[in-house]
Amino acid sequence: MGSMTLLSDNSMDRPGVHVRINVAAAKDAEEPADQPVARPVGVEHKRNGLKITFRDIRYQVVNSTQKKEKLLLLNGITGCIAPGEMTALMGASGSGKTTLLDCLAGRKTAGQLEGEIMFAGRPPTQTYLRRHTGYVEQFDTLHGNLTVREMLMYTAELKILITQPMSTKRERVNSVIETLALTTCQNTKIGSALEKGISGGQAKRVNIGIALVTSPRVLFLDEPTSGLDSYTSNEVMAIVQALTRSNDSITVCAAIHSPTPTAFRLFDRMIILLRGRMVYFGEAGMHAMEYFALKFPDIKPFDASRGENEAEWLVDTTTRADRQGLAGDFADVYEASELRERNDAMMRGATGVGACGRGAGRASVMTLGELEVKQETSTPFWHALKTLLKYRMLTNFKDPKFMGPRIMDKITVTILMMSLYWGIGRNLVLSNILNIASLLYMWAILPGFAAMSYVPALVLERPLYIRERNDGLYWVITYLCSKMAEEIIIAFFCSLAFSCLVFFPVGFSGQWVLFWLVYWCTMSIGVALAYFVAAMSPNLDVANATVPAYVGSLLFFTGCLLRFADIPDYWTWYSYINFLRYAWGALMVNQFEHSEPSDFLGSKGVLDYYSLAGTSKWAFLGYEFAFFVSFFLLAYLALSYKKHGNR
Ligand SMILES: Nc1ncnc2c1ncn2[C@@H]1O[C@H](COP(=O)(O)OP(=O)(O)OP(=O)(O)O)[C@@H](O)[C@H]1O
Repeated sequence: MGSMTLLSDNSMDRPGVHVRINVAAAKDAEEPADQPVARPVGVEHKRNGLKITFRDIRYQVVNSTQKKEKLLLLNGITGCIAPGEMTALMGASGSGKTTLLDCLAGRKTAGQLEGEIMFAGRPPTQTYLRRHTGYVEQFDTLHGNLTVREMLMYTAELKILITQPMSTKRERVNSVIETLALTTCQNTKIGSALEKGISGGQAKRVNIGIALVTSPRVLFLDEPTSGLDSYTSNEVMAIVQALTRSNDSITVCAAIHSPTPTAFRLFDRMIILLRGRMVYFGEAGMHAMEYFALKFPDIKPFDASRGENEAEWLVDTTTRADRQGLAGDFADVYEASELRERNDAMMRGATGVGACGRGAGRASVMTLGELEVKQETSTPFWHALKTLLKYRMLTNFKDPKFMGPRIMDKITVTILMMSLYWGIGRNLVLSNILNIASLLYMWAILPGFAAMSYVPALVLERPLYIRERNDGLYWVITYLCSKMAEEIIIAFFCSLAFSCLVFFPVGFSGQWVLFWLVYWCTMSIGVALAYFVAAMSPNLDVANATVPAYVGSLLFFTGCLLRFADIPDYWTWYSYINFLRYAWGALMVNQFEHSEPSDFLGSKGVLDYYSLAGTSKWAFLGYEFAFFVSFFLLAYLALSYKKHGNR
């Protein structure tokens, strides 16, 4: 047992790329059988990489442009990925690399997948994949407002078992920061496309760090070097390679389009795809070039003396073959090759922890405890909610760009109402009663209208939400509660302050507490409504158009613009399911129940004129609350079942 520093094999030719890995000997590193091992659930063990074997993978989807047609994106893919090795998925653009990676990682949400995929000889459950593998997406999905350290701690607190003490989580994050050379930027804000934070290379390493925080047995990476300069690409890949070489021997599989020559040499094994079929599976580097030179003598051979780059040569050669319509021939030649026979022989012994790859890694097995875990998240609801609020809500509350838009509109409206309507609440002459009713109408509808401002918060962070759900960080209900809490807490304080600043200066009658609660409740309905629409809508444009269209339609049915008695019979139902009607009705009853003139425009009073006589303001507030609960449930169902970004 101990700790040492490994220097990546290839780091010597690139000054500055030093990869530090903490190596601790694994207790169960070389378990011989592929049978699950009985260990108690919930106890963390030192774990090694798992061997992945896949046989005859076929994956087809409905063609997105021609719905009646099915497309076979992967056909007859057979191979294995060994622990302690880096396996590259290569091939021309559109050849199916990401598709295969997603199939292996259990991240496909659409289409039909056939064939056999085994992790250490056993079919993995979705829950197992969420909890024990890491997936680094091609595009960064990070919280721009958090620092690098906070982002990693946030993930650690959500993914590492709650039974582990905080000190263990901190140590794990420290180790990841050190391993990924993130020490210098650990306290820098991540930033976003519009607000500069850490660099692209650092962001990529943070993404890898997120996957590593829980010591996954398998790490999948989709285009880990895209958008990075060659030095940073090499650095990132050297770090990943060092993870496979450590005693953890994790299994690494990366879809990579055009690696730098240095990054290319870090791979041990390579799968090359063309039009969804395998055209090469074997050792990486010169072995692949030799294979193609032998099988296709007409191809211009690779010539290092001309300064050719191996990765580029392979991609160019296979892409040219694809363009010339030879993809099928390349795949057929591989099918009939002795390389394929050798691979098949290797595969026959590779289902368990037997030979696969060069056998450098120490294969481990799944434990019964790991397989028995049914819960997709590692931490309970209350802990995840607390963590989301601690990292996301508190950071947002300190951000003027988040708080400003949520407060400024209410300050503006409050100033307008105070200055325009000062003292009018006590004057009950006919013309003034109409002014009071209009002011209460505005007080009721404005928070409903403000609902559209909550839409972007959910739609824009959808990729982040999808990634975090795929990583098993929290339940849907946890996410929804944290987002609602964030807005409802702000709404609570805003409504409290602004209702005082309007109610007393204007001189309204009735109970201030109802005046305040109606405002707060309508704001909360607006949040839940916005989240429901945002969760249902395919993009921001649709959501932004839907909310005002819906709320706008409600304005006609509150009973103020058109009296309830004057609404045509065939439309009255819409008035009953209009939360703004109950908001305005409650405010009117509160204002006039004890101080209305006995005669008003030919009716027995103001409330009679507006068909509100005999109604209860508290019952109306209760109906409002029921609308809040309904929209909350609809938002929950939409977030749970409406799938966006099918892959
Ligand atoms: N639903 C679909 N309808 C039509 N074509 C689809 C569908 N889903 C995927 N494809 C196609 O499948 C092919 C494989 O996509 P995939 O993302 O796996 O390719 P890739 O090798 O990773 O490409 P790149 O290197 O450009 O990222 C692409 O040509 C893509 O356009």
